[in-house]
Amino acid sequence: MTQELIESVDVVRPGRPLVVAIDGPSGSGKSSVSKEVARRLRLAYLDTGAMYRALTWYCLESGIDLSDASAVEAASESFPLEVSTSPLEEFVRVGGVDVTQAIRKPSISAAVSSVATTLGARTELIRRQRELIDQHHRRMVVEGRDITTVVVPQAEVRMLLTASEEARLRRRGIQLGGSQTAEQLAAQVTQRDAKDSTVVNFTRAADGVVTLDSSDLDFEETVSAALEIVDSIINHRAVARD
Ligand SMILES: Nc1ncnc2c1ncn2[C@@H]1O[C@H](COP(=O)(O)OP(=O)(O)OP(=O)(O)O)[C@@H](O)[C@H]1O
Ligand SMILES: Nc1ccn([C@H]2C[C@H](O)[C@@H](COP(=O)(O)O)O2)c(=O)n1
Repeated sequence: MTQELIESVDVVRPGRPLVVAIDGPSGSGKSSVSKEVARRLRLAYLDTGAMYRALTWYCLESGIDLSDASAVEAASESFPLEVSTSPLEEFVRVGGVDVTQAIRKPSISAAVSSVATTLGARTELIRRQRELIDQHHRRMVVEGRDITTVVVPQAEVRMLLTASEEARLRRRGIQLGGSQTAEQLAAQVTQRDAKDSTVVNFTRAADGVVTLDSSDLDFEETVSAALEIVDSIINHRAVARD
C-alpha cells in the first residue's frame, strides 16, 4: 500500500503543489506521524510548534517578560531562527545556537502558551511559515494548531489528528520516560491545550478538514491511515474517515 501510494503521488503530482496540513491537540501524534508521512511521500516537513518553542526559548534567554506582548512581538520579528525542513533531520537553531533539545524541556512547554497566545508574534511566525512553504514549492507536510485553518487553508490535504485525552497523556508520559507526575503531564498536555485553544481552534475539524482519530491505533496504523487520506484526496476517491 505504502509503495503504491508513493508511486501514485509521484505520477499524479510530479512537481505540482502538495501541501498536507495537519493540526491537532498536544500528544495526538502530529509531529511523529507528520514526519513519517513526509518521509514516505518524499515531501519537506515543517514543525511549526518548534518555531513557537524556539521563540519562547529566545525570549527567556533574553530576559523578556512573556506577559509583555509588545516585547514578545518585537522579539518574534528580530530573532534569528533556522529550522529544519527535511523529515530526515531535525534541528532548530537560534542565532547559531542549537536549541533542538532545549526547546523540548518541560520548562519551555510550561511557558510556550504565553508566547503562542501573543497575536502579534503569531502574525510574524505565520508569515515565516508561509515563506518556508513557498521556498519548498508548496510540497510539504506542515503540522501545528492552525495550519488547516489559518496558515494554509488552501492546502491540497487538510487533516485533524485527534486522540482521546487518556491516550495523549499516556503517550506523553511514555515519551518523557515516565519522569513526570500525573499533575505535570496534565499541565503539559491538557492545561496547555486549554490555554492555546483560546486563540486557535484545533479540537473541531473546520469545513473540508478530515478527522483522523488515533485513540485506538498504534503509530504504524496511524501513519497508514494518514497516507490513505492523502491518497483518497489526491486521487479523488471518497475519504473513508470524516
Ligand atoms: N498512534 C500512536 N500510538 C501510539 N503512540 C503514538 C501514536 N502517535 C504518536 N505516538 C507517540 O506519542 C508521542 C507524542 O507524539 P508527538 O510528539 O508526535 O505528538 P504531538 O501531537 O506532536 O505533540 P505536541 O503538540 O505536544 O508536540 C510520541 O512518543 C509518539 O511516538
Ligand atoms: N501552529 C501552531 C503550532 C504550535 N502552537 C503552539 C501551541 C503549543 O503550546 C506550542 C508548542 O507546540 P508543540 O511543539 O507542542 O506542537 O506552540 C501554535 O499555537 N500554533
